[in-house]
Amino acid sequence: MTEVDAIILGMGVGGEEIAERLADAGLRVLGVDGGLVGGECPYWGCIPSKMMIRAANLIADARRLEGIGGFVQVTPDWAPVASRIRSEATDDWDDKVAVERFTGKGGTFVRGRGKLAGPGRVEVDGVTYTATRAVVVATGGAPVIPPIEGLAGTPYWTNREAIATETAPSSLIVLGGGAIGVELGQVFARFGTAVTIVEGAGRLLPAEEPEASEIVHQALAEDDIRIRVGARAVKVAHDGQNFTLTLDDGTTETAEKLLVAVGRKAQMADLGLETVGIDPSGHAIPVDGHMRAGDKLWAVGDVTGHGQFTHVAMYQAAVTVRDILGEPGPPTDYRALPRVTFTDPEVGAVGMTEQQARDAGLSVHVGITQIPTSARGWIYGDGNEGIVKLVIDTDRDLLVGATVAAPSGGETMGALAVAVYAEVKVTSMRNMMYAYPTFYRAIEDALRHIT
Ligand SMILES: Cc1cc2nc3c(=O)[nH]c(=O)nc-3n(C[C@H](O)[C@H](O)[C@H](O)COP(=O)(O)OP(=O)(O)OC[C@H]3O[C@@H](n4cnc5c(N)ncnc54)[C@H](O)[C@@H]3O)c2cc1C
Ligand SMILES: NC(=O)c1ccc[n+]([C@@H]2O[C@H](COP(=O)([O-])OP(=O)(O)OC[C@H]3O[C@@H](n4cnc5c(N)ncnc54)[C@H](O)[C@@H]3O)[C@@H](O)[C@H]2O)c1
Repeated sequence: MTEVDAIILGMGVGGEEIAERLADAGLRVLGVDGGLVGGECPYWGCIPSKMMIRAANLIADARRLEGIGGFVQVTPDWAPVASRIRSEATDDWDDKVAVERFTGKGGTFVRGRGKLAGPGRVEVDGVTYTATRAVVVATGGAPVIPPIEGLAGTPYWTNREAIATETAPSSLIVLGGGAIGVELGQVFARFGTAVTIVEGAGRLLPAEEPEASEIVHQALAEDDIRIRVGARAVKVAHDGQNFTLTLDDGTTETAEKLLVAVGRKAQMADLGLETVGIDPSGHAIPVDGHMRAGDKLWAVGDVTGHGQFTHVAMYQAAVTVRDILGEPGPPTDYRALPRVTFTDPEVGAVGMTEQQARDAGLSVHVGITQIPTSARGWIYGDGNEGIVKLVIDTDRDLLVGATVAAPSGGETMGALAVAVYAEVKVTSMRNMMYAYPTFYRAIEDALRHIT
């Protein structure tokens, strides 16, 4: 069948959701993927990395027992982590279940790399498929590999090799102190790997609040991670056993493995975008509030440049499905975009940072409280480092952003995401009750410290 109602190019997080929901609605749907149905998140991203983090955090918690409730001798072992990633998370990188779920709904699946071939048309391996109603581009992104002298051709890791490794290396340099760098750096350190993180910006997690960066920096240093911020690699060498990175100050770092984690970007050049009037030299596919990218054309997920997160792709998928089916619904709204970096402590954030709010010309006031001074933080003991930071637009009496760096910080942030999204007045937040002694009760204290 080369004519269908809808073609979904890229069956990752966003594409798979759209394909299944349109098939459920009775449309003839063709799904195309050159890799695994499900995409980066279940096979090399969110899910396996969070399994690694769960294991690493249990090791850290076991060590925290001393002085609180006993003593545990911990022997980290990577084998069960690697085994769980194979058996539970990825089915040994086999997408049979996902493909069958889609075809079981009546969808048609073609494995291959596709590209647009004009409005309503997608070409895969020389065959052109036509969609009468919709083409959706959901092709995600790929790791950025910086043009550092000597790097190309060395056996460096991206997230894929780091997730698939069957052993924790003896030593690891992580290039990039963003989400992947700090999460996986902490994991491997807790399994005994000597980790060095090299971050080009002046602090780890440079997109988040500086207070959060400092807490994560401190926590990683306590895990014995060497942290080089404001440092750029100018040369990479591999001697068959070890990598040596030369930094711009002339110093060197050496390790068995090198993980490149300096960001991901859409592969715009490979998608045939010029055939539908979209500039392939851009960073992302421009979309409107209903995810439309052109005539009968939609785009979702990482390829749209609205935040590289699974929940963004899923949210956009819901908007797209509604629009294709002609159902009413609000356009996309990114005011309350949440993100969580799953270090220990976690960094949960929503909406604007203080700097973003100031740059937007808002009348900004900020409230900060320290988690260790809260009742729950004090009870928690070792590992309780953290803050709640609130960014208020005083003209409107509204919370426009918040960060919770704390144990389970992502969960506590959830309450603040509701406040940002629903525009709960700060005065109302001050007057409500906060259960004692919870982590989220620290929000009340942060509200008291708004200056
Ligand atoms: C290590 C890591 C950890 C992460 N952790 C989290 C997390 O905890 N929380 C979170 O929210 N996000 C996390 N992310 C980000 C998340 O994985 C992505 O935002 C999400 O997968 C994006 O979904 P997508 O549908 O846009 O693209 P993808 O999931 O990347 O899927 C794109 C699909 O398109 C296919 N494709 C690409 N080009 C073509 C083509 N030309 N033809 C056919 N098929 C094609 C690919 O094979 C792939 O299956 C993490 C990412 C990484 C790398
Ligand atoms: N918990 C989560 O939600 C989660 C976890 C992992 C990844 N992700 C997603 O995956 C995407 C990719 O993750 P990532 O960590 O690769 O990207 P990132 O954008 O989060 O971080 C990249 C870091 O590398 C630094 N950098 C850039 N070029 C450099 C260079 N040449 N030398 C040294 N440092 C350099 C940047 O300053 C930045 O801090 C992210 O955008 C994120 O949204 C999300």
